[in-house]
Parts: sequence; structure tokens; C-alpha cells
Amino acid sequence: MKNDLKVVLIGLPGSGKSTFGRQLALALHFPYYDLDTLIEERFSLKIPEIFSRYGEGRFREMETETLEEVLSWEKAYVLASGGGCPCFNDNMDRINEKAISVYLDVPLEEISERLEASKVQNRPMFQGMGSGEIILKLKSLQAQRDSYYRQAKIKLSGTDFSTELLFSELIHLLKN
Ligand SMILES: Nc1ncnc2c1ncn2[C@@H]1O[C@H](COP(=O)(O)OP(=O)(O)O)[C@@H](O)[C@H]1O
Ligand SMILES: O=C(O)C1=C[C@@H](OP(=O)(O)O)[C@@H](O)[C@H](O)C1
Ligand SMILES: [Mg+2]
Repeated sequence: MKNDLKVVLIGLPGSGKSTFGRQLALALHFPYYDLDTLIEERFSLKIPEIFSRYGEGRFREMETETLEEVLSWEKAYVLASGGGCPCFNDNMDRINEKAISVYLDVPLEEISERLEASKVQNRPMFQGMGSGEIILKLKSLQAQRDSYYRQAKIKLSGTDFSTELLFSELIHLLKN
């Protein structure tokens, strides 16, 4: 395996990028990074604070700046990106130039249940929403973002993803 192989997970908020990213990194013996955590460290601010103080526009600038830096690292890793990351500032092109992008395509009903059960206050996109509003918001995000997510080099569909299945997809992709 290349010693600077980068795997970048993309998909809607709640699709499991951070959760599966950690599992995948463990299985591959690669370091794991979460783009949102790297943004929080770089700017010493929590994601909800960035949105409330400076707005989404500034957040997207910070996100692209942080993504560019991570992609410049000459090492292998697994990166869980944020749900909106590939859809702004040509980020999908940046990701595909340097990394293997993997789209986690999860049914919206499943994502909605997960978001309801987890702390939505950490997710500015869903602040103060009930289940009906969450599913509507997810549908609208999916419609806006699908054309970016579809550019991923690998797509995994379903609710639970196995590292073994991704390995075989990765090997197939690297051979061809
Ligand atoms: N395969 C799964 N099955 C059930 N719940 C999951 C699964 N993957 C993630 N979750 C839960 O869904 C929520 C969102 O997962 P997370 O990894 O934070 O998604 P993302 O980083 O894509 O926003 C978390 O509460 C997490 O525990
Ligand atoms: O979908 C989005 O626009 C966002 C998703 C979040 O990451 P997760 O996808 O990990 O929740 C985070 O980057 C920010 O709140 C914006
Ligand atoms: Mg996440």
C-alpha cells in the first residue's frame, strides 16, 4: 500500500463519517483525523461558536484552509470530513486530486433517527429542530449536495459499513 495513501470520507451529517472513519483507521493502522476537530484546534473555537459568531461563509473559508493543509501532508491517513466540505470552494476537486474519496450513502430515515438520538446542539445545521424538520432539512441538503457526493471514487450504500468491503473496493481501485 502507498505510504501516503489518504482516504477521505464524505456524506451527509449523521452518515457516520466520524464513527466509521475511526474504525477504518484502526483497521488500516493509519492515523485518523476529523476535519471539524482540526478546524476547532486551528482556530481555537468550537464549530457552533464559529457559525454563531462569524456565520457559515466564514466557516467554509476556515474549512477549505484546513482541508488544503491536511491534503498537503505527505503521509497516509483516514480523514472524516464535514458534511458540507466537498460542496464548497472546489473542495471535491481538491480531495479527488490527493485522496481516495469514499461516499457514505445512508438512507435519510436512518440518519434522521441517529441525529434525533444524538446531541443536535453540536450540529449547527440542525439546531432546535424536531424530527419532521430534521428529515426535511436532510432532503434539502441531499438535493443540493448529491452532485458533489456522486463524484466520490468509492460509494458505500446502506446503514452499516464493513472495513473488509472497503478494503476490497480500495484494492480494486488501486489495481486499475
Ligand atoms: N453504523 C451506525 N449505526 C448506528 N448509529 C451510528 C452508526 N454510525 C454512526 N452512528 C451514530 O450516528 C451519529 C452520527 O455519527 P457520526 O459518526 O458523528 O456522523 P458524521 O460524522 O457523518 O456526522 C452518532 O451519534 C453515532 O454514534
Ligand atoms: O453538513 C454540514 O454543512 C456540516 C456538517 C458538520 O460535520 P458532520 O457532517 O460531521 O456533522 C460540520 O462540518 C458543520 O456543522 C457543517
Ligand atoms: Mg463528523
